[in-house]
Amino acid sequence: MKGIKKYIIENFSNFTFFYSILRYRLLVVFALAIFGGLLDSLGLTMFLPLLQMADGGTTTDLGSLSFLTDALKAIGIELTVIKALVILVVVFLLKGMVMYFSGIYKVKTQQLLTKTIRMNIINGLTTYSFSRFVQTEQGKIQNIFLGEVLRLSNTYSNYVTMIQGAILIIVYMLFSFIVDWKFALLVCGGGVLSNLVFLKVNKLTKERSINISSVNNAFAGLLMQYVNNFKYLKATGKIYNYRDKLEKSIDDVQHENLKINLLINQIAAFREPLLIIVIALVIGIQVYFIESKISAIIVSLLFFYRALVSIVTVQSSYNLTVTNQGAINNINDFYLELQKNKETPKGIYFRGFKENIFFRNVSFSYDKNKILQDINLNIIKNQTVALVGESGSGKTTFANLLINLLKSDEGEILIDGIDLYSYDPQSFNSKIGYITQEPTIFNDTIYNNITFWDKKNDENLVKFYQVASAASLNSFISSTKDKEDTILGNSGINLSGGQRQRISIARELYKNIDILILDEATSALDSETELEIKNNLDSLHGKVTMLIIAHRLSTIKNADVIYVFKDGKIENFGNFEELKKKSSYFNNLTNLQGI
Ligand SMILES: Nc1ncnc2c1ncn2[C@@H]1O[C@H](COP(=O)(O)OP(=O)(O)OP(=O)(O)O)[C@@H](O)[C@H]1O
Repeated sequence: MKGIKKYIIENFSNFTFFYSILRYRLLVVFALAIFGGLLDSLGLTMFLPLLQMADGGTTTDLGSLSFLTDALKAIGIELTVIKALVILVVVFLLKGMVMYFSGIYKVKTQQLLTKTIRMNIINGLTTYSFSRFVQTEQGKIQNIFLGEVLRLSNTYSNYVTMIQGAILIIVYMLFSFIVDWKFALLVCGGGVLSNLVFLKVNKLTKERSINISSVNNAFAGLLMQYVNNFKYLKATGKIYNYRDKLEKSIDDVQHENLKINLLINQIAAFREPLLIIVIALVIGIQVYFIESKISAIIVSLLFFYRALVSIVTVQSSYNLTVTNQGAINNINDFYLELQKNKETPKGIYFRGFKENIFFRNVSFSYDKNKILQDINLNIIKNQTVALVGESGSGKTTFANLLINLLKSDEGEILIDGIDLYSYDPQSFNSKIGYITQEPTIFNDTIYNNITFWDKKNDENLVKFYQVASAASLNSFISSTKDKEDTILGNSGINLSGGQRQRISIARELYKNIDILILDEATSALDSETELEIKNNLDSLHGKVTMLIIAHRLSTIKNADVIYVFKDGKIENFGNFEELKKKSSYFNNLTNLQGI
């Protein structure tokens, strides 16, 4: 009983999940199955008078189904062999058409489902809070997009097949009850019994399915890191160790798949013998105990055979649905997580600031760990502000607060006197330029990298060359064969650090930003690149508001204000020369860097 209840709840939850996306379309899929089943049963019923007439009898009595002959008589059709044959053919032709349409409709709904889920996740990720994103397993996102959505699509297909099968069983049962109710009872008994045997195996399959999701997540995560860190792995010879890790992960995936397939095969192997036992019993009982008319037995058997095929279909598609159940859970959980941490567009549309961005007594904690404390910092329009300080002193966290990726716990961030959080986040962020330690380069042309796939027309091309010039990219572009159409190889692997930074600067300038944030590379750069970067920044000085998280002091010599961070607080501030006198930390740093 408990098993049956659970079976119903599970199927109902699948139904609500699919229904939430497909709505009435799901009902159309099932309605088509009912229609197909009715036509099929009607066609099969025509065998009864045919068999009776072929048996030498002239009667066209359909027993309990005589309402059919009555209906035919009412429209002036007296049943004869020929007419019964014609009706048989017409009905099965109609059924064929319904099945054809039903199959196409199913595929269409399947595609709609896949697209909607992918788009829901993409939309969910677009509005997902950054602080939650950094805690999410990256492999999970990848696996959900590629693996789990396909598994879910298969689940839908199997689920529909299962429900269609169940509908057909009901229709066949209904007709067989009308033809011979005792026989119908036997079929019911046989179906229920054989199903009970499979409930236990289905439960095991479902558990395995959840394991498959988690090993797939892990594999996708490892694979992503393998690709992202390819250069490092190759350079350090660690690629072989990593290959072993990948191999182990592949083995885990295969091991789980093998286990689930063993279960599926057990079911496939035992289902038929079990059902044949049921058939043999039913035929025996029909012939020896019930002594039904031979024509009724044959038609009953036809229904029974049909019902049996449907039972097999229901069982196997239920099993396959369960096999991929983990995917629905995985997608559902992730989707709920995205919804729970959604940032909704609200507030004043941000058009840019005129005077300043002011951090007043701002504090921020990760969990209970205070990372920034009582920060007072003013960024004046078109000035360059630099942050320096030891690693872990909170500079990047400060930038993340400014970019609105993290929210402050205390204090205020005022933009021309208005609280940052009263602005619509999307409009605010589209005015931010952000260049990370590893400038983002897409595998595409210089033009697309800078314009972010903006249409290539005269107006945009002029703008492109303007920003390219502002980012000192002109000579680089003209040195290439295809100019702005030059493809920047795999993540810009063939560009120098300075060139990559300039491409990123140009991209940010193209989008008409209000403030440019640069998180400088911490790794040692050669002096030529360092000079290049310094020139890049100096050329923007006074034209763009900049916040530079600096590791190389040479690049911020001209900054208007430099803030020294220490343990999440501002220890000192001033321009370069002032700080050399005021801050021993800063002075030591300049000496260490030979400035
Ligand atoms: N997602 C996070 N969860 C918890 N703690 C974090 C998280 N991100 C950063 N921290 C902690 O916050 C502190 C400040 O980090 P932050 O990256 O802001 O320092 P930083 O000055 O930019 O360092 P660096 O110069 O090395 O980039 C560090 O102690 C770091 O461990």
